[in-house]
Amino acid sequence: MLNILGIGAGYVGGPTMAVIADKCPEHKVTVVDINAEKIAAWNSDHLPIFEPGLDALIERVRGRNLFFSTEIDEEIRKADLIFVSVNTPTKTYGQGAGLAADLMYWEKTARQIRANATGPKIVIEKSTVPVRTAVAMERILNEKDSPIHFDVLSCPEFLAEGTAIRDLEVPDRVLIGGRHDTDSGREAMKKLSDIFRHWVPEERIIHSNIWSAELSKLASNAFLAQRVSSINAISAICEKTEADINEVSRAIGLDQRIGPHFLKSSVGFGGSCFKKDLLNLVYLCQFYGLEEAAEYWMWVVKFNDHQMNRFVDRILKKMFNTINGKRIVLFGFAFKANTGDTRESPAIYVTKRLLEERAEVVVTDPRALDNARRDLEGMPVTFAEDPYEAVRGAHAIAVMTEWDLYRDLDYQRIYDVMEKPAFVFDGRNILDHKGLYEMGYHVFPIGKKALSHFDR
Ligand SMILES: NC(=O)C1=CN([C@@H]2O[C@H](COP(=O)(O)OP(=O)(O)OC[C@H]3O[C@@H](n4cnc5c(N)ncnc54)[C@H](O)[C@@H]3O)[C@@H](O)[C@H]2O)C=CC1
Ligand SMILES: O=C(O)[C@H]1O[C@H](OP(=O)(O)OP(=O)(O)OC[C@H]2O[C@@H](n3ccc(=O)[nH]c3=O)[C@H](O)[C@@H]2O)[C@H](O)[C@@H](O)[C@@H]1O
Repeated sequence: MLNILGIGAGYVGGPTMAVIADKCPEHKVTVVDINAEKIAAWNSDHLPIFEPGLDALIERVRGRNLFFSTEIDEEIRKADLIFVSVNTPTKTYGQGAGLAADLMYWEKTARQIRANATGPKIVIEKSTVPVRTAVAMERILNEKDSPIHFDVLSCPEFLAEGTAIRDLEVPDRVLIGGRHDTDSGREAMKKLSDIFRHWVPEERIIHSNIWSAELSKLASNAFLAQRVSSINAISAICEKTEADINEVSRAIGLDQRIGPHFLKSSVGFGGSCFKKDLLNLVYLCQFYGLEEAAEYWMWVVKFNDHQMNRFVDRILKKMFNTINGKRIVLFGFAFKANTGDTRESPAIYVTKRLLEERAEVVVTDPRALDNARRDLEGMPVTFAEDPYEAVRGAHAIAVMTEWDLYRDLDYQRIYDVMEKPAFVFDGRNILDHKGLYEMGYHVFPIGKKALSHFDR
């Protein structure tokens, strides 16, 4: 039996360690966090995050071989392997502010591990970190007076929220970066691979040097975000030319070299990581004097900001250049469907801009209202659980999140209680635009021809 410890009980640490516990019943898995409230929630019936399949998984393994605790020092002493999934946000102060990753939590954890360890340990980077962070980890952990040896591995996490459990159970690949040039490095990589071998096919467990593993994670998110910005840049041309973004996505996605995924045009990408990791990559490029590479990746972020702005500009323009006092309902606040997470959600940005124009903003979302209330604290915004309540007297609906729920609403019933002319701005292209138009709505999708009765 191994004692496996997860430090950081967030969106990554919680689900990842739960799946390891589920698949490796002979090992004991403990998850610790400095946030006692979060740990209490993990030990209760109201888990701190929503993720499809997570409740059932926790029910199955909690108390069997998965435990949540705040006893960080004690659990470090007992652990053989330590997965570190603490947050690595964008730095807000000092050198690199607004770009670089803040490794404060990471370093604190490293020092805490060193202070409490009484025997050798394998420390695994799960958090997304700048390439070469492991050097700093190794230096802190193995400083020269320390009699204890630590092996540092990089095992970046590729799960996406909303599909986290499936992504963890059936991963495209598990990437393990380590030191092939030392016996203990090779042994550490084998130990970690043995854990994943419980359920991941051998050919999907791939090995690399530590730096490649660290950089692959940043590169992977940068490529994904770049695809969204690329398709959104094409959506802007579609709106000018009557080309249809869905038809274009389908046509280009059928090319096997391009592939069909991640080609959905939207109001913009959100989530805690894409922007943070892109900015981190930009900072690294600048650090190494690669100005053109830095600029290249910066444009992915800039275009995303532009896409969100384009969305609001269009609302303003189509609603006769004033939305002062007009009731605009946001359908969805989460950064994507099937999660309650609102970090960096385009809805936050859109809300702020609508408020600047003095619109009356109403927010509804099936899972993210608590987070939305926190994000918009102090702002004059109304929150509504029930979308039918939210739309009463509204001038416009703006679809921000692609929840299935919004596809299936009774739009005739909604039309009847809205102010006229009634506008729909579909930031996710999920609604039946033609059907809405026929009911009387003026419909403005992304990257498609507008369906407005004024144009007849
Ligand atoms: N959210 C996601 O979908 C993904 C996130 N990542 C990366 O994983 C890392 C964690 O992300 P999330 O889980 O989303 O963050 P999170 O903010 O949900 O969770 C991080 C947790 O670490 C805890 N923590 C911070 N310092 C600590 C310390 N010294 N000791 C114990 N606990 C400590 C915090 O209290 C928090 O609960 C980040 O580097 C992120 O870039 C990677 C893949 C997916
Ligand atoms: O490092 C991370 O945090 C994770 O970031 C993303 O996962 P996540 O942010 O949870 O969600 P995605 O499905 O990637 O969506 C990100 C954003 O892009 C948007 N998006 C995605 C796909 C698409 O075609 N169009 C589009 O606008 C989504 O709506 C969302 O706002 C990556 O997909 C994960 O592999 C990675 O582990």
